[in-house]
Amino acid sequence: DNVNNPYKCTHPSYQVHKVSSSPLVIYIQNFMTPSERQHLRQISSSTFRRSAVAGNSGAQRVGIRTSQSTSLPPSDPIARCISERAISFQGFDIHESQLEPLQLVKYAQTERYDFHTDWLSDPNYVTSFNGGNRQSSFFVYVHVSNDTTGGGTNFPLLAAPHDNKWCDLGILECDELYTNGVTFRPLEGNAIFWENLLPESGEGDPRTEHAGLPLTSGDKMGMNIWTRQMPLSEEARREDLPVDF
Ligand SMILES: O=C(O)CCC(=O)C(=O)O
Ligand SMILES: [Fe+2]
Repeated sequence: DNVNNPYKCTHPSYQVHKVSSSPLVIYIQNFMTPSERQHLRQISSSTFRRSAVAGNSGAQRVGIRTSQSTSLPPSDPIARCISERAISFQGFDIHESQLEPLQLVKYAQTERYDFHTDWLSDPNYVTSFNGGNRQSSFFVYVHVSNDTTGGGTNFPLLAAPHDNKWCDLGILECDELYTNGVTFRPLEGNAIFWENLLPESGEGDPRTEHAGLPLTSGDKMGMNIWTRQMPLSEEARREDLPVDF
């Protein structure tokens, strides 16, 4: 960014396709532009560390995630622009303060994130300090190398949509003969959005279980955009919390 070419937040005309009504899952093509993705890779190149996992028994669960994570400074203009997009997508009713700092996660060959939910089951983490639970998730594919194989995002409990278009567009993994829920292939710039909590009770929806499948070759970077039920306290947004917290 310089004086002659100041950055201005504009939004790409993304395309949306409903995957499931219950739980609500929406696939979004072109959610993030190539220049945004490049910027995110640049500013994060030296800040990654081994991903943490929030859970009842941290030590036991930490092995299920072998990726590296970093959160973005909320003041970054591109992070702000993407946050604005995520709010507008959800119908504007969400306040900025309900978003966790945007999180990048990257995987090298063999790395993965085993089955989990993004909503937190441990009441110790579901506090008003932290804005309650995670109401919704976006997972955006920020970078996928040309030689990437594997590394899809699998939702074992979702019913796959039937139309061949999902396969023809390369969005879904359609090679597997057995039913294995839905596996999204990592496609740069595209995103999956879903709601984590049951509408009536606000309890975590077990059907949103998912995994980042192991990369068999190449590398992959994604972004998590998590919206909490309530505003996170200023401290919680400022604090250098464990990245998956
Ligand atoms: O890597 C993926 O495809 C999914 C990652 C994920 O579920 C997470 O970071 O919570
Ligand atoms: Fe997840």
